[in-house]
Amino acid sequence: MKAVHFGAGNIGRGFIGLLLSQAGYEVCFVDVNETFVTQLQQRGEYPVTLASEGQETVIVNHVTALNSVTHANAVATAIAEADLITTAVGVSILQHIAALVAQGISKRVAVTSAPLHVIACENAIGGSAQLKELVYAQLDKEARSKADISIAFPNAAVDRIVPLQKHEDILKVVVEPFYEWVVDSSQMIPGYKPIEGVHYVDQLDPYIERKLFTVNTGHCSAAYLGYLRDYATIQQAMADVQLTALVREVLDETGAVLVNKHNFDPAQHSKYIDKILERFRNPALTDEVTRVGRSPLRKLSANDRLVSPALQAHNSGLSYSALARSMAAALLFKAQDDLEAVELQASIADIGVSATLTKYTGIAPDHDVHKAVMVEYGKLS
Ligand SMILES: NC(=O)C1=CN([C@@H]2O[C@H](COP(=O)(O)OP(=O)(O)OC[C@H]3O[C@@H](n4cnc5c(N)ncnc54)[C@H](O)[C@@H]3O)[C@@H](O)[C@H]2O)C=CC1
Ligand SMILES: O=P(O)(O)OC[C@H]1O[C@](O)(CO)[C@@H](O)[C@@H]1O
Repeated sequence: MKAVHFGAGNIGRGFIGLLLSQAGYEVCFVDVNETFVTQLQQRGEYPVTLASEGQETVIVNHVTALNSVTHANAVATAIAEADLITTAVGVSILQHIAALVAQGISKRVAVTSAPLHVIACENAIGGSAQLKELVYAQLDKEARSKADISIAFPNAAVDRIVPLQKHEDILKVVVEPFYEWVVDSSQMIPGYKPIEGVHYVDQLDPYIERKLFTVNTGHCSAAYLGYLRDYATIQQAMADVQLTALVREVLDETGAVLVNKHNFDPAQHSKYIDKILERFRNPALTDEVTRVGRSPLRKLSANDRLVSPALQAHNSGLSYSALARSMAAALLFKAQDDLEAVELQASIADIGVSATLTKYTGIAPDHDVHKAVMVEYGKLS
């Protein structure tokens, strides 16, 4: 079985590539990073080490790579011949790979109607659906109707903490032991062969919302609040009892939304939160607050981990003040190497906090959530 995976970065190598290789796939990574591409081509394998007491290392083999710019035709051919396409490039990069995916799909449907699944493994609700829309916009009518029959884009939720990697071996990845890859089986082509290690569910919404509004809401809250307290890493931030209590407050708010909406058992959900907080603390990881807080504009967007649960809480008459505090802290994130943080701060300097908040979250100035964020912003700054 052959898989083409876009993004040979942390999640690509440390999670999706590892799982696919273990499940018996030959994995062809596609990336713009020429060093990754050359190294993967030359070595055909790389090590993944678990951030646990035992520090076990697994060698991921049967892998190769192509450059999405200089090997574009070969990528299209690989897509035409693959059994599976996956991505972990960042949701905002999907628009840049869509043309190449479309080129591969056009080539494929011209010669075969063999089924193909395209799964975006990004931190976003409806990631594969977003990719499908971008790809379909580049297919002609005939390719589109053929793709309708043989190609599916099931949405997915992916969870594994993989920090920035700083090793002598550029391909090595250290990952937390925990992982969860959930795929919407209702969007798959009937008769599909399950990938070992993937959890298939017929309703993804509860899983993706639970993951995004707990792991990601909690993690970015720790990052933004930690940044304001001058902590360099999430582990340092989570050693601050007061800060951890603030993160817990946020997760109690998103927890109330999730329990209310998806009928989760409150006691079980509380245990899920405890486990997530424990994962953030993992002493075998060093995870910089600037990585976890990266791309604040994406994290402040309407469908993402802060605004969506806050608006849902507001609509259900639940508390959202801790979420408002995290949003305010996000507005104060000034990491200089982060292009979105730079844009955010430039906007605040240019049009002010209130207009910036509306511009990036879509929340009108007279909305209760907007007012709550402004109050918290005043307190934090
Ligand atoms: N790192 C983590 O702990 C987790 C990350 N995610 C999600 O996984 C996705 C990837 O995140 P990371 O692996 O951390 O990022 P990363 O930055 O380590 O990897 C992204 C890779 O995509 C490549 N890329 C960029 N533009 C490209 C293009 N046009 N064509 C092909 N490759 C391209 C980059 O060169 C890089 O190797 C994101 O959506 C993130 O939200 C999800 C769960 C956990
Ligand atoms: O690009 P994003 O959304 O910050 O993704 C990374 C996040 O996803 C997670 O891996 C959780 O699965 C966290 O490590 C991190 O907060």
